[in-house]
Amino acid sequence: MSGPFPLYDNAALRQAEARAASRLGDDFVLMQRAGLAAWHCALAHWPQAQRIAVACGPGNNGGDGYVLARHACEAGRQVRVLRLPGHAPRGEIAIRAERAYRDAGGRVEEFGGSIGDADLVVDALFGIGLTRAPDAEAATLVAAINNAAAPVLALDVPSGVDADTGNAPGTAVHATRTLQFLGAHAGLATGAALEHVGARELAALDVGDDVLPADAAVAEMFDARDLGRFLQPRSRNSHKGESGRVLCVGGDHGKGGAVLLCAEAALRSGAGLVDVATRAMHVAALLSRRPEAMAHAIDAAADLDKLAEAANVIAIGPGLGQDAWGNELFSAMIDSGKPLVIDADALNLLAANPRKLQADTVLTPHPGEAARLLSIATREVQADRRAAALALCERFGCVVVLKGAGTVVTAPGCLPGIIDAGNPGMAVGGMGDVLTGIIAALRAQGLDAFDAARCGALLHGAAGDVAARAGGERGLLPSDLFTPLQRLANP
Ligand SMILES: NC(=O)C1=CN([C@@H]2O[C@H](COP(=O)(O)OP(=O)(O)OC[C@H]3O[C@@H](n4cnc5c(N)ncnc54)[C@H](O)[C@@H]3O)[C@@H](O)[C@H]2O)[C@H](O)CC1
Ligand SMILES: [K+]
Repeated sequence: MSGPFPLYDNAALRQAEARAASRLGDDFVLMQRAGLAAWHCALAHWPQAQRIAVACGPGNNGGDGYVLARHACEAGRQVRVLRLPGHAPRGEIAIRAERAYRDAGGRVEEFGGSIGDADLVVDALFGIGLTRAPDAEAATLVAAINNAAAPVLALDVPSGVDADTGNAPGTAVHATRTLQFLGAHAGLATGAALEHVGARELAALDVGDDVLPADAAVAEMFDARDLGRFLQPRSRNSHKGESGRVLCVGGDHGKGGAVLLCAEAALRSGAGLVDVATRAMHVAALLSRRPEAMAHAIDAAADLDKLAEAANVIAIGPGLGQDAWGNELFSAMIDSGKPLVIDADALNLLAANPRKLQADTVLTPHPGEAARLLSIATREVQADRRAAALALCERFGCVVVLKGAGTVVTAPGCLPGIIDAGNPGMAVGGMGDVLTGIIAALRAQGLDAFDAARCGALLHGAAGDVAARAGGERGLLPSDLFTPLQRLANP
């Protein structure tokens, strides 16, 4: 998939399905195309699979499964369709699909507790019709699919995952690969779904681009190949004044590491000059030998005035703490009129005194900070990350980067961006400080707040992926991102 890739919700896909079916004159044709595309996908990735088990649900997702099973039968594979009692096809076209499978000599077995021997398992239990956590019986079939020794091809959605939100309210299939139909699901790009979806693929079903218009998208997904959309090569006669000046405010006593990471990341992302306002004294010693970055001992907000005036962008929060010192600096900076990137402790201070912010402010909460900013539980944020990011954008009137698996970036009146980069190795302290520095540096170089946030999150995730490929996810350190970051920031 080359991005930015449009992502859709169930409502848009249902409408597209109806348009396609009326254009084709028969909605069975659409199911046949889906099932055939699924069979071609199985052949492409598992050509040697002889024993194929297809778990079929009662709806049209199951119908897709019967179509695949028929093609597999006709291709001479040993096919078994497994289904739960009471899960005989309910809709007219799924019934036709089952009949065609049986007419081709296919067998349907009632699920007896295990998948049995299979070289490939096809998950055709639930698609976008899932309305709740799979009930007890369905959960046993999902568990059996997950315990099977064979790879799993999920049709449209890994069963048990909500395709709109990415939430897995109960047990859900862990797919090796998921073949989506018509349009890519917004819910499969973020949150818990990333544990279940495996490799994502899309079968467009040849119904014409107008069936699913771009403006029906609810989000768009970016990956590392999209960096060039945001980053232009540096002009030959540029000088440090044009590369922007970033002020990093943070580093209370003993918390200098966070603001140092933020400053280094800003430099590696192209900022021309970085000032660090801190009272962690070792920071001054560390920066004293670097003309491109200067440390300033700050006791009170008044000490910041000149630095804030000289800065193009202010990043505030890394190691700031929530004591009187941090509070005083935060209150001063939030009314500075300068473009702000607000992270970490500064987000917690904001949560204590919520207010609308300048539209070009960028907030960079992780799910826990987002929960505090919305006064909800973290699990509610994670249950629908796109909705949470939109709610934060609405509440604070500015750009929001909701970090986590499948970072979501929202801006007032804009289509949310979802970042297809990053890895679990980045869930360590300090990674957020690096992201803050990257976004601040991109703002300082002239990107607008939304572009700086999307490009910054993309650079951050992509640098983390390069570092993880080199040294592994476990043990990944924020400083490991700096070299790949510099390379990726120069497309
Ligand atoms: N989008 C397209 O172009 C195409 C979509 N197709 C496939 O159709 C499914 C959606 O089918 P639908 O019949 O609406 O629902 P499902 O098959 O996903 O769900 C089946 C059925 O299951 C029941 N159910 C829901 N939740 C639960 C639960 N937790 N436990 C038990 N039972 C549950 C409910 O009655 C549902 O109706 C889409 O994903 C595609 O795979 C077309 O076939 C091809 C083109
Ligand atoms: K499925």
